[in-house]
Amino acid sequence: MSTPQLVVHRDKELMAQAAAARLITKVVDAQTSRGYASVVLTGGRNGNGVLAALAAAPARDAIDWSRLDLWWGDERYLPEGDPERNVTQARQALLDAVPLDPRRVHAMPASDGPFGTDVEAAAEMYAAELARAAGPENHGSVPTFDVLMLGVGPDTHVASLFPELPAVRETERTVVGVHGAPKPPPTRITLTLPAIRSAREVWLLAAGEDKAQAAAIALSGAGEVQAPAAGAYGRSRTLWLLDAAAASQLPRSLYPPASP
Ligand SMILES: O=C(O)[C@H](O)[C@@H](O)[C@H](O)[C@H](O)COP(=O)(O)O
Repeated sequence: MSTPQLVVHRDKELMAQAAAARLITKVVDAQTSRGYASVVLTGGRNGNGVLAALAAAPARDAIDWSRLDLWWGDERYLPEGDPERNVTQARQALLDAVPLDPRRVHAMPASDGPFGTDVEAAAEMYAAELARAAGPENHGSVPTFDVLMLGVGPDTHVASLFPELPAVRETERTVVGVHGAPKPPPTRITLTLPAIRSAREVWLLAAGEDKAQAAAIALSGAGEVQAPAAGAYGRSRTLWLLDAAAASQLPRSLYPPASP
């Protein structure tokens, strides 16, 4: 378990730009040392803000897009192409603008696909896809993601792991279906905490006043069932990327501001 590191930027725009720059460097380093990189995307405004900043970044194409594996931390269980799907929003923000290898873009199943309303079967398919991509070092469950990004909800949820719901309590499976999510739509697919924790680095994105209480709760030693963001950590690094508004309820001793 890696102790959370915090970086606080002046505002959400700068946080997104700085996170995008950080992601470029991380991906280029992984591709240089291992030949490819593996990144897990998140939905939400902060997550899509990072993707949009990456699309606009001058150094964007230092990344070899053909050797980048993209996965999702969660997905809203809606029909293919629905504007509310995380993959739809990621395509609009970045993916349609860069030459990815479509075989390496691993979107989660849609509700009008082969599984229909059986979101558990859809989740099992994604778990099997992850297992096929896993290396021996992962005990055959999920690949070693270089970076797994997570937006943080005002209730401290990450991915579609909501406080007190069954999915956050899952300790064996890597992907599960979610019913009755408090953030619409109610039916979702999500990685579980064991899957999230297999990542080398977990980056939690929290910008905006509405995230200040969630950041303070998650970073104050709260339990992962009550505050799922508190259970999201990487094997070698856990990084909270905040703006000043989201950090406003944190003790200043927790972080030196990165941006004046
Ligand atoms: O499917 C989703 O909605 C996201 O994966 C979710 O986990 C999101 O990241 C948080 O709710 C934060 O969303 P905002 O950045 O929009 O506040």
